[in-house]
Amino acid sequence: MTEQKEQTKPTKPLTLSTTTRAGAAPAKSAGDTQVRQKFSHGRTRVVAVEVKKPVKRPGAPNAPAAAAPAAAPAAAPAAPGGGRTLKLGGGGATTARPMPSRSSNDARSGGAVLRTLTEEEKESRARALVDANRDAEQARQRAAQEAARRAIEDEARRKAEEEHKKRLAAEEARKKAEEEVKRKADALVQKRLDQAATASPQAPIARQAEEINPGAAPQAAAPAASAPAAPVRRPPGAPTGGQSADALRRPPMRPAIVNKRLPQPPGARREAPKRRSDKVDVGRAVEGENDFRSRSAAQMRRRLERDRRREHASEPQQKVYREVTIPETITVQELAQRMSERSADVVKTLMRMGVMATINQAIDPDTAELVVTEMGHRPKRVAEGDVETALTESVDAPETMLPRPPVVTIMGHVDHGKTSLLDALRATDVAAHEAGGITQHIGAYQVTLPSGQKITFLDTPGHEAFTAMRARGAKVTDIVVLVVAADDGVMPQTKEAIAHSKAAGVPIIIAINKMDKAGADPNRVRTELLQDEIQVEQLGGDVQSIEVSATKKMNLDKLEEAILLQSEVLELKANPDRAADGVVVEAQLDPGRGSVATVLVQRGTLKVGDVLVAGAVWGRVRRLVDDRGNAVDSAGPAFPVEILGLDGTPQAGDEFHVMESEARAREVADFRARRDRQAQLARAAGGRGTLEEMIKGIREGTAKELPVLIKADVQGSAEALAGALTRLSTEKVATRVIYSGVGGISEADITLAKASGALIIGFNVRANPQAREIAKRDKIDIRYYSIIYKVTEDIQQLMVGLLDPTYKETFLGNAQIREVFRITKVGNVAGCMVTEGNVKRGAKVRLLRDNVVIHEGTLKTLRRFKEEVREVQHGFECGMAFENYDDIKVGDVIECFDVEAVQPTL
Ligand SMILES: Nc1nc2c(ncn2[C@@H]2O[C@H](COP(=O)(O)OP(=O)(O)OP(=O)(O)O)[C@@H](O)[C@H]2O)c(=O)[nH]1
Repeated sequence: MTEQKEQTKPTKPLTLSTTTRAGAAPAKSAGDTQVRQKFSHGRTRVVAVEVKKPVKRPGAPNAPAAAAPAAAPAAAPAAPGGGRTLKLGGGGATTARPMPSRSSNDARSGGAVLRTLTEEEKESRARALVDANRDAEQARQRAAQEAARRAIEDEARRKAEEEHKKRLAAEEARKKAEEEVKRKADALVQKRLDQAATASPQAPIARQAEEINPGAAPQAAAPAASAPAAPVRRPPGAPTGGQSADALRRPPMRPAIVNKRLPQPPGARREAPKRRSDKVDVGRAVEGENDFRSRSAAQMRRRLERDRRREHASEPQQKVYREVTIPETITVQELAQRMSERSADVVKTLMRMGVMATINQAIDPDTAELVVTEMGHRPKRVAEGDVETALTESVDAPETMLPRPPVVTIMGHVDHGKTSLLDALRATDVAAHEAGGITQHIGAYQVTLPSGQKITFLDTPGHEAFTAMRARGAKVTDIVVLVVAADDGVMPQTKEAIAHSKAAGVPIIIAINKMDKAGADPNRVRTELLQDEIQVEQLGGDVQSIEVSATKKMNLDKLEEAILLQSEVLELKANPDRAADGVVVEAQLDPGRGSVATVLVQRGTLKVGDVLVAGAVWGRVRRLVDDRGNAVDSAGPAFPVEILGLDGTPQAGDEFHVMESEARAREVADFRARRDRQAQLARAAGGRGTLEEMIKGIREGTAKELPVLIKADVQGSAEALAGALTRLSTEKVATRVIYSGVGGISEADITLAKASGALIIGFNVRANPQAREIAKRDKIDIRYYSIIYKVTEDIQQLMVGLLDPTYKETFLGNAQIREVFRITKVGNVAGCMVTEGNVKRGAKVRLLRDNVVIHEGTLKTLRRFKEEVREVQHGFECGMAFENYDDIKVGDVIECFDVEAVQPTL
């Protein structure tokens, strides 16, 4: 445009030709020149101008433009594109423009004259100029458009990048927020599940809901504040103002849940209340949905159980290997339960091991151990006796111990006045009712002294047969009062009582009785006691001795004082405030009252209603009766009482324990019953004495046994009989008591006697009709007695009858073999010379070779000169042959002897 203006200036005729082509290089040819082109805004450009020769037109051969190219001072710039060169006239076709000064000068100096352009040329040049201008303008516009387009694109790209960065940041923030919420929600859910698992069914659900919800609302607000780009769950139809394009593009994560706390837009469609889901999820925790208050505990439990089952169902079953306790006997079913295996699998395992057993069948512990190992578990063998362990382990604290009465046992030789003394002490005459004049029942009594102090007495009889019971009595006894008759002195059973007392570590008080008698000599008694290392106070020792008379009730108070003094030294104490335990002193089957046990409480207090186990029986205490026959509610330490309510008759000497439950008592009683039964079976199978004794008896073939089964009216009698019969045993023949018990003779007793080949002794009891019938059928001998020494007499005779007659050997003579004859159908016959005594036909013979017995038998034949003879005397020859024996040699000696039977003695 500027150029157009310049061109139109009348004072400045155009002499240059221009080109709009950018990048045109200046011409280097000799004829080229450079001109500066001016543009708007002061921009300039240097262009090269090439001078061309004038164009010759047809019909104008002398055209000056073509004839004087060098004279033309102005040259049009080279046109790289078209290469067209223009020469412009000063005034165009209509206006005669003066030539530029330089051109004028050149023209003047050179003499070249520019010719005037023709109209055609002018027109052509003008057209070319217009074209050039138009092209330049178009190029410039295109460049401007291109630049604008690029700028727009750059701007768009920059904006896109910014948006992308923003989106990434927003996404990151949203993720962080969600993770945080999820973590908190999971923690809360876990906490709630744990509480639900441990809480009682009545656990307040509202509390559980509180634990879930308070954290949920702030958690929901936090991501919204920190991450604006995070998707906000809104109800359908709610305004979405503020939602970014990213948020819109993002796929929905989960169905939106209506938040009751969020403001509902007017007209927003309320969703129909959904069926309440009990699933605790992150969404609910985030949204703070609080519907736990209405959820029941049962529902929670069901859900937990369901989840647990699902877990277990999805997981592969992991086998749990257990430590399996194996008692001495166990049924297949019980073993399966302890291993948590199916009973059928255990039976199969047993079958593979070659053991055929049903699930109710008991198997021995070795087999059970193999099964347990086979099934991959760890066996643990325990003795059944472990069930008893806890019974004896408890120890009372010292502060709980209170003083208790002493327990005194009266011991002494038979008829030295034990019962009379006790009678005198408690003013009760028991001796008059005793069968056979012998005390056969162990009684326990408590005496209250005028001072209020109490002494408990155990009355043990003095007969030798009762030694075993007396020994047991010493175990529960604090003090032994040894009764020695002043007129009789120390006797064998006195010595035995001393030995038992010492063995039990029980202090002794000597009661020198029958001081009223004429021949009473207490000093002799004291002196005799020294032989048994009993040194009384009068002789400088520490054993108290009191001179008393039971019948005259003399010095009984002194005896009681001595007992109390001794008990003070012993500091006898027990804890009365605990479950009772103690010892059964006596037990019997009372026809009217059932099993009655006299017990001595040692610790604690026994009460009516207590469950106790005594030996192999158990029961609930129905009634307690004291020694005077009065019913009492409880019995403290050292108090003897009769117990009613046991399911059987325990053994005298059994310990009793009050148990926490019937089940526990039954368990212990069952174990003991099994143990006793096994022990009895073992005894019935021949277990008696030491192993050495048994082997010796078998080897010698001399041991004889008389199996006996004893049934008595009371335990004391049964024990006494068993002891008495056992004492009858000698080296030659022994009595073996396979069972001793209380009660009538039953079918079970007959069965046991038959299995053992035993004799049944009924002491003050009879067999029931059925038992009598079976005994008759099976030829079992039942003998009834009411006096112990009658039993011992009879048994002694039976034992003698059992003995084989002994045989006495008598030497007859020797014969030496001089020759051996081989006789067909007879065998070897020895030609002998009787060298000593004589030989008899039918006598026993031994064959001695080098003084060694190589055969013992009988003679088959005894001949002299082919004649059978009865006897051959010393110095004569004879022929002898052995029964079933031929190995005889010359030089052997035949010893001949007689054997005679001898009447046996015990
Ligand atoms: N003179 C006299 N006789 C007595 C005295 N004490 C006991 N007797 C008599 O001695 C005899 C035996 O008395 P028991 O009390 O039965 O003697 P025990 O030691 O209990 O006898 P067993 O029960 O058989 O062991 C009876 O006849 C009593 O009368 C006493 O102090 N003086």
